[in-house]
Amino acid sequence: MEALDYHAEERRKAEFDVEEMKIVWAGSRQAYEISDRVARLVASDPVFRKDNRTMLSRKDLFKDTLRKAAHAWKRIIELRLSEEEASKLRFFVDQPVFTDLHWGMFIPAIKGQGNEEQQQKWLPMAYKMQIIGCYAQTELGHGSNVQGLETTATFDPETDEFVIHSPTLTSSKWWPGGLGKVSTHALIYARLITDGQDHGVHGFIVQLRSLDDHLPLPGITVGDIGMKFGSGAYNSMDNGVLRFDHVRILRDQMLMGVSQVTREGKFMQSDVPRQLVYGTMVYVRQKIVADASCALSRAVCIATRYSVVRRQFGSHNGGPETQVIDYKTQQSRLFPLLASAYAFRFVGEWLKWLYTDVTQRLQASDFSTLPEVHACTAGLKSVTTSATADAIEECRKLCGGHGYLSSSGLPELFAVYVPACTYEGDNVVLLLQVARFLMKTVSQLGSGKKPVGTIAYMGRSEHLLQCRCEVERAEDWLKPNVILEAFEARAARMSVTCAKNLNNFANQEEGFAQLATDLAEAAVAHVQLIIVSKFIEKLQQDIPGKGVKRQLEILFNVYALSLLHKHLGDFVASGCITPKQGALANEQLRLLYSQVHFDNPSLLLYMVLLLERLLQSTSF
Ligand SMILES: CCCCCCCCCCCCCCC/C=C/C(=O)SCCNC(=O)CCNC(=O)[C@H](O)C(C)(C)COP(=O)(O)OP(=O)(O)OC[C@H]1O[C@@H](n2cnc3c(N)ncnc32)[C@H](O)[C@@H]1OP(=O)(O)O
Ligand SMILES: Cc1cc2nc3c(=O)[nH]c(=O)nc-3n(C[C@H](O)[C@H](O)[C@H](O)COP(=O)(O)OP(=O)(O)OC[C@H]3O[C@@H](n4cnc5c(N)ncnc54)[C@H](O)[C@@H]3O)c2cc1C
Repeated sequence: MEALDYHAEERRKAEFDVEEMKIVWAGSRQAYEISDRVARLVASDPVFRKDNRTMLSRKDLFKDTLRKAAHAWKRIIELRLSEEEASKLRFFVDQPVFTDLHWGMFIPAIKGQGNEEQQQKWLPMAYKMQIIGCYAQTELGHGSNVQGLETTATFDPETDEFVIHSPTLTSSKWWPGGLGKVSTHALIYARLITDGQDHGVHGFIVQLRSLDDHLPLPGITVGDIGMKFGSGAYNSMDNGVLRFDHVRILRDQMLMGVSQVTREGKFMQSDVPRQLVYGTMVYVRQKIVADASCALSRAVCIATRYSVVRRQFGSHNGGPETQVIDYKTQQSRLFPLLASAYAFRFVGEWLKWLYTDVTQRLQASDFSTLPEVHACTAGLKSVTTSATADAIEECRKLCGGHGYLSSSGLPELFAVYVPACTYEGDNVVLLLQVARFLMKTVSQLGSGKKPVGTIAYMGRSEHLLQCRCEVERAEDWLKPNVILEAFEARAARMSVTCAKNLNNFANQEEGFAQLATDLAEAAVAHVQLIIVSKFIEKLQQDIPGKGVKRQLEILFNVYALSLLHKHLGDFVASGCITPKQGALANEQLRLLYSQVHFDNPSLLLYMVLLLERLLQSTSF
């Protein structure tokens, strides 16, 4: 049976309301309708075709990208698309391009770190794309260590200007997307120096190129850093290099929302945490989590289609060979990835709420949730992007030789996606930030300060450090509260063990350095608990549609139990569960795989049908 007939057949047999499931995936009926409408728009427009992308030279690819970006902008204007629809259109065009950074970092940084006057001055030009900006923070010598950046911004009280300078080779700005060819302006992160005093890293808007002839302005050396991983992939983006030779800018081009420099050259640190200078990174990290579910679902869609259609071995009396989806190994590799796509979708929805909440609190000078938001965005960005990058490669392997063909879509998807493990914060560095937050929380237990939010379970650590999972039969692992307690106990015990071991060192810094690997693993346990708990919270909501909630419950159990199986060592070593209980979890997982495949083949194929729209628009 051909794939499409099979799909049609499965749709007819669907155990659940496919239309309602589409809305669950999209987040709301409105979001689904926008997504579907814009996907059709992109898929039907020949200018947005992508099937030739891997065969183009870097120069032709870049020209193709600029053409698409200009056409997208034209369509946004013509169709009067809303900001959400425009963002969706850029997403479906799905080609790394300078507008990602203009809209995704340059504008948010001005909104988040500029004062009212600066927003009024710069945003109208940016919204109309009269100026095109990039986010120039990383340097040749420093990326993770922001406080190590070397570019200087020295205040000159004689002229009421900052002098922007690259004092060393390693201070060259290196990597910013959109910098190499397109951007007219950059948001530069540099060391603020007034009257000989270094006040750390702050943001400055600097014009790089003339608005008349697009040539670099005096004192500016700028260019592209060359080919990157893969052929097409990220080579559609002009990541660049930038050096300053004593470039002068007006004082009001320092973003003054977080701190200020007066006309007299006095540095004023307003009463907001200096880390708000990092706010744009936090914003993008939360967007990247939602983006992980999209990239992962595309890969799963391709691998599922292949697994359903491909047959190999098992023919009896000349009959058809076995569909590879029937192999238990194929199921145990593919189904947890399908479940992860939904898990990342739901935690991404929650993270968007958390970020919106902190943004509103900041406007009321309430900084109380900032540490948790940093830990959640850093941790979830790290865990979801690492898992997604690995999953795309796994999907390639699930498709045999065909997975290695460009026309499968997987190599390009992998090459475009994997830098997500590095940009917006190296994933290990971000896990260590989470670990710092966990150790601080553990150190405050008993101080009377009650842990809240995603770390509230630490307040029950006395119980969690000695509880035993109530699992005697495989089906006991189908109870959300049993799974939740196992994940809470694992996370609490790993953090508390790290905190105790830190005390064996002369100081916290030495301990942190020696125990960094354990601390990173404790951070992963904490973040995976957040993902599991948000999936449970999603299932506690009112989910309309025949059978939809039931399917999601199956996917939740597949996600949680496959994680437990993968990290069984943590759970057993920390005493949360016994080896026997671990074996029962694995037994339950096998039963669940059969359910996903045989009892609910439509769930599997539903993902294919739902995401086919995506595939069509990306037309690999
Ligand atoms: C862009 C598209 C948008 C649209 C999205 C669409 C989907 C996504 C598509 C993807 C497209 C993306 C294109 C790629 C663009 C890439 C851009 C970049 O890569 S920009 C550069 C990114 N660089 C980084 O992320 C650097 C990482 N390093 C850091 O963040 C910091 O150096 C550090 C946090 C690691 C350390 O900072 P430091 O100042 O040294 O702080 P300490 O570690 O000493 O901690 C002190 C204290 O501060 C707290 N803290 C740290 N950071 C934050 C924060 N961000 N918010 C709040 N609080 C923070 C920390 O917890 C400590 O608190 P304490 O109580 O003292 O423990
Ligand atoms: C495709 C792409 C697009 C990008 N776009 C932009 C952009 O638009 N604007 C911008 O400013 N930047 C951008 N970047 C740069 C990106 O933010 C940096 O590459 C990233 O922050 C990592 O910094 P680094 O490359 O200097 O590596 P380093 O910070 O030098 O780290 C190198 C490695 O050392 C290890 N390491 C470092 N510190 C620690 C530690 N404390 N503990 C343990 N291990 C550690 C990690 O394994 C890390 O991967 C982009 C990067 C890529 C790949």
